[in-house]
Amino acid sequence: MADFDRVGYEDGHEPFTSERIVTSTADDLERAAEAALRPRRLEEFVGQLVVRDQLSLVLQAAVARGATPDHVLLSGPPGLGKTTLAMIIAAELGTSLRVTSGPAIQHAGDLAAVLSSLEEGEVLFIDEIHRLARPAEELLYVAMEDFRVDVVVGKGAGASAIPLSLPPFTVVGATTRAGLLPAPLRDRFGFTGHLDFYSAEELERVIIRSAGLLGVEIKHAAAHEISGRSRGTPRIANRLLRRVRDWAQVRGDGTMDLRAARAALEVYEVDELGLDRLDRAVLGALCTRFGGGPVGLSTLAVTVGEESETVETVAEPFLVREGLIGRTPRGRVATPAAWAHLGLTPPDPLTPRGPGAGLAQRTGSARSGGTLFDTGA
Ligand SMILES: Nc1ncnc2c1ncn2[C@@H]1O[C@H](COP(=O)(O)OP(=O)(O)OP(=O)(O)O)[C@@H](O)[C@H]1O
Repeated sequence: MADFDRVGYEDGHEPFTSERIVTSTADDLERAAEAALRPRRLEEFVGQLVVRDQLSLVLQAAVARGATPDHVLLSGPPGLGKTTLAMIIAAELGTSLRVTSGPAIQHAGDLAAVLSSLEEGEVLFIDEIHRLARPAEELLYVAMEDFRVDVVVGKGAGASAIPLSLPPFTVVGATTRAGLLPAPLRDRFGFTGHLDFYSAEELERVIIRSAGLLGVEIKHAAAHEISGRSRGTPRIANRLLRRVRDWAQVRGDGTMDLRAARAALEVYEVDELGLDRLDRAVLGALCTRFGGGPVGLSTLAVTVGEESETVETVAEPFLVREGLIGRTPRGRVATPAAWAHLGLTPPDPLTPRGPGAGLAQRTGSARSGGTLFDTGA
């Protein structure tokens, strides 16, 4: 199920918002659908070979010693498998997993309650650990290091802290923003694994595995096609797979072949690079309205009828990662790859530039699906 990023729009134009089928975050409904596709053991977990190998050593050694392993910090963008790995860690240790998240813990007392209910050897998964409130963070340092929480009894001057010892347990923290973690908290993790985007070949394996779990057959060419448009992210790969399955069932003959994959992704306006309508609008505006830039973020956002924040957080990171746009002190610029992707020729550098100056020649578009520049502005 895709997210809807409903954002404002102006001048009565069609809202741009559309469904962001290529978003790397998931809502609760999608998380439920994902549950069936999660690898359960380390050997089923595709890719991330370095982290997998290191983690396997940490876990095997702990099991052999009959001790709890070091606390584990997993960092990386959404949808790459942090939650999945936390579940796998508990499974490999033969123990149960308790799940909470930074935003869910408002007060240190909330965390103290969770910690004091842990049983020996359990794994406590704290998602978005960088969003823990400071008092909770401080309580966590002590708990991770000394397996102790200080329960505060009473209020004001008469308050006193009663130390409560905890059975050994393992914290698995997940963060998309490792840089935001204060050093004392980071230092409490004996093992840190950084998850990177997946290669198309790895995503192909994820897709073939997921299709098997969904009980549908997929042709190799279709898996290949979907993997190339999945932005290096298993969550997106699984989501696109489900949409292709829908298309094959409703408009095709049930076979997930290349034709079904291409047709379904055309319907959802996901092009060969995995760009959707918003991404292409941003690129299109940058090239056709502003001659490739530099242009300020807010101007760019107004041109495509979106909030600056949406453009900056939703579209831009992937466009930058793909080398399609650059951020400069003077604003955003289109790279040669952006012009090529839109099938446009960059303007002659000697021609004066300004809004509308990049009315470049179309050279035969490389994209598929959706409109090139659809603001109606
Ligand atoms: N290495 C992998 N092999 C197979 N499937 C994977 C892998 N990594 C992730 N997935 C699938 O991708 C989906 C998203 O993974 P997961 O929820 O673990 O990501 P996450 O990094 O925790 O994301 P978030 O930060 O948004 O919670 C799951 O359905 C999972 O099955």
